[in-house]
Amino acid sequence: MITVTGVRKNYGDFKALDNVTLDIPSGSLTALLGPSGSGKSTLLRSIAGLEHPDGGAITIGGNDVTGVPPQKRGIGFVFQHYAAFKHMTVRDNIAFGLKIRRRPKNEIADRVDDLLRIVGLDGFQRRYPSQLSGGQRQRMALARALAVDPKVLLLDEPFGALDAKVRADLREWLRRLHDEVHVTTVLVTHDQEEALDVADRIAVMNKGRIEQVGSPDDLYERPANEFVMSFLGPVATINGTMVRPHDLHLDRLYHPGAIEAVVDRIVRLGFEVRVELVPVNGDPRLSAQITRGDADDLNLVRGEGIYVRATHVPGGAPIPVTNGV
Ligand SMILES: Nc1ncnc2c1ncn2[C@@H]1O[C@H](COP(=O)(O)OP(=O)(O)OP(=O)(O)O)[C@@H](O)[C@H]1O
Repeated sequence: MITVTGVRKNYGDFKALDNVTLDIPSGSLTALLGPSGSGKSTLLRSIAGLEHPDGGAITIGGNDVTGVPPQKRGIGFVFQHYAAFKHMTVRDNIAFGLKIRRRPKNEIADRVDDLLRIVGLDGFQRRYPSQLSGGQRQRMALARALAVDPKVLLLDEPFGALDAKVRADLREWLRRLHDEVHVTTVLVTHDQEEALDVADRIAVMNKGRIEQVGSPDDLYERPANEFVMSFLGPVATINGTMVRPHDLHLDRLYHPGAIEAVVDRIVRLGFEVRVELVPVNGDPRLSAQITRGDADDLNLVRGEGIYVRATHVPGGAPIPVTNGV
């Protein structure tokens, strides 16, 4: 368990961390999610001991580490741009931390073999970092961080520099890796999809503060405020209430709670269809996300009027669909 209690960090007048309190359960994969500049990296670096908070306390596994240097905190750290030793093979890069700890040779060999398998780099051990893809290099970085059996793994946008497809593959891989090694992991990301996909707990940060902590479902379904609601996914506002675009229902018949809107645009995105609507009462335009089947049944035509209502309001009572598609 990591506890962060009342941690503050100022840069001049600027509050990078404004009285942050957060518990990170043992064995969890917790994401620190927030926009650029919200303080995620500062918090992660404070846990690592690379940053010195102006106030507050941090414990790791029950020990107060506030004054403890990074190398004595039992952490592994992986950055977005990982600095591998270029002149060393993959094997030697992974073995590095064990060698400087003077572990016996056979123990190092066994551990490195194990890690090569865990991170899926079997067969790459004699390559040099320059002969790896970006994704393979980050997996090597993770293996190196894991080699010394850290109590905590801290990842600062580890897949940030990679393209979308590789990122998605590595997220899935990280999830499986975590299921196998169970090391308490804290992942910094500004990508809500990444956080929802990979983490079992998410702390949403904004302006140096924690807005909400919870499971992906908690945050998505029961956001504590507008910031969390809009940061976690697309939002449409209907009758003054924020809802998810897939919770909007289109109907040719009026039902209580519905508003009338004009179909302005129909965008087919594979299985989904996005319908952009202009409410006739002058409310801001909104986007509904419906299935292709529903769109076909409705036979929507641009410029026609349709009724829109929310079937589910986050944190509130769902409005049942009783009729129509
Ligand atoms: N050494 C520093 N000196 C001055 N200001 C800093 C320093 N380090 C960070 N900051 C400021 O503190 C704020 C928080 O930075 P931090 O890197 O923690 O944000 P972040 O949420 O990780 O953002 P990003 O996703 O862009 O990395 C930013 O506004 C940043 O400019």
